[in-house]
Amino acid sequence: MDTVVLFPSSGVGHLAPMTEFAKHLVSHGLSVSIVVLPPFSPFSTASSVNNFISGVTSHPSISFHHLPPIPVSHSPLPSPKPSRSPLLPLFLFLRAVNPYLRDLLRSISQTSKIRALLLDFFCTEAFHVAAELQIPAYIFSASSSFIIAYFLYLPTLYNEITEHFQDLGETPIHLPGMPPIPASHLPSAVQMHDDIYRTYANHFVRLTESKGIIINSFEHLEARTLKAISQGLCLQGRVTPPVHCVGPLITGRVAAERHECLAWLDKQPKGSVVFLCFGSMGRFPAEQIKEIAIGLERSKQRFLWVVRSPPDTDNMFGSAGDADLDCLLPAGFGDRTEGRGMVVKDWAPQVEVLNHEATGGFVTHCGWNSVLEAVCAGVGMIAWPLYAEQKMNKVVLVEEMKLAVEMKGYGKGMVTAEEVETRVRWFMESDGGTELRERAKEMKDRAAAAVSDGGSSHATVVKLTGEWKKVLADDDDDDDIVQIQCG
Ligand SMILES: O=c1ccn([C@@H]2O[C@H](COP(=O)(O)OP(=O)(O)O[C@H]3O[C@H](CO)[C@@H](O)[C@H](O)[C@H]3O)[C@@H](O)[C@H]2O)c(=O)[nH]1
Repeated sequence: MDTVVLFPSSGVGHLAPMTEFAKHLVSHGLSVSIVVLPPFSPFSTASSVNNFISGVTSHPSISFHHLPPIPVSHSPLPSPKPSRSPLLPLFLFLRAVNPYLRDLLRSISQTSKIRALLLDFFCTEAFHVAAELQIPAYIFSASSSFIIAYFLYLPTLYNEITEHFQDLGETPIHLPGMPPIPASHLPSAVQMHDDIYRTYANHFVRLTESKGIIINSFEHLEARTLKAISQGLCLQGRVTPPVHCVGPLITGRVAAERHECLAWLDKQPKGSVVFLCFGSMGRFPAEQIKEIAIGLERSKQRFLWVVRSPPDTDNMFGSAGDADLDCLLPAGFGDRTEGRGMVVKDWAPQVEVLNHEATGGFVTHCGWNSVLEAVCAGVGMIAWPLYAEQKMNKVVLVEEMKLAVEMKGYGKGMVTAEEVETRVRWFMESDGGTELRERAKEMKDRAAAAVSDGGSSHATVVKLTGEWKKVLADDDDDDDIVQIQCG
């Protein structure tokens, strides 16, 4: 048996596209082992991961391998004080996981040959393990090409800009192959020109240690950025690994029962409903939930809105508070919007909703999976980024791809009801909104072409899997090329 091992980092947003890629590898004759991080990893809950895995249709050639819980004595978590950077605890956690990953890879190698190890871009600590066991290691980006360009450019940026980023406000930062990004829109992790920044730059420059960077995107969507990466404009003095776009990888989940919101959508006119959903972790404070409700009500548009309880602390990654959602919405909101709006608590089947013909627009936090799902469904977006790289995603969506309009005010702490009303109306009623929705439909066709036979992403998957299977064929001559050295 021969296998490719996939190592996603925390959260369903990273696990889902890798799992989808696994299905492609299997359809090209490879088997796949997917590593699942131990419970209590940062940015993730065991229940959301387990729910996701239980919803994946079982396949004899795809297996999930759960790493054991890290003993408290070895665990870098929980941190006694909040970190200035949310990613540092994740990096420490992933380093602590290395011995268990090594054991797992050795165990898999007892029965299979490991042809390649695909590491999420947060998992660069695992390069040590791959080198030790002589397994070819690749990077897999669950996000865009431009985040890869940005990661590769971080050391240059560090030398070019000596001010603290947080003092630069809206100053445009020029990154290769991208529209100018306001300094305030760079991920919060690099808002300080200090040791944390250096840690990040050192982490991401290790992407160059990979044999290739596999990206959940497609060439037409990010042509300019991909060209900049492959021309070596992001790296100074280092060779850029080959970049392979294999997307869009969209996870179709089959629910046991059809969600009630789909039955509600069945009753709405074609293209009439604005869908609001903020990823697997997005939560708003109570006041913001009220503003959204008032804005939606005043917009007079149809809506389907996924709402979560506000976090129990100031930290939006905190666990859910126990507030009753009905108490958070304005009095009488349900009655006044009955028939025209639906509020869903916690989770809706987003892919099915976006592909429902009643859905006409999508208010999104700009997580990359959500972006690709909207692109594949041909649905235009209203961009309301929250955290991570989402503000950068917003800039590219609005300025470069022109598939979204910006919801204003999120940077100032609150999006007002007036802004929600104005933006939703503009999107659904104005000529500009109609043009945006038409562009989204055109991009849907481009996305479908990329993954169909002969399309750019399809050809890339054929080439990659061919290379991995070529190793197989060569092994007939030299049986130990990438066999793990145990002990
Ligand atoms: O009610 C919901 C909410 C979410 N989803 C699904 O959950 C996934 C969410 O993924 P994504 O849109 O990428 O958001 P996050 O979960 O926030 O993803 C993390 O990972 C992404 C990929 O690296 C980054 O782009 C984001 O910034 C980061 O927050 C998507 O497949 C959605 O369809 C649902 O099906 N229903």
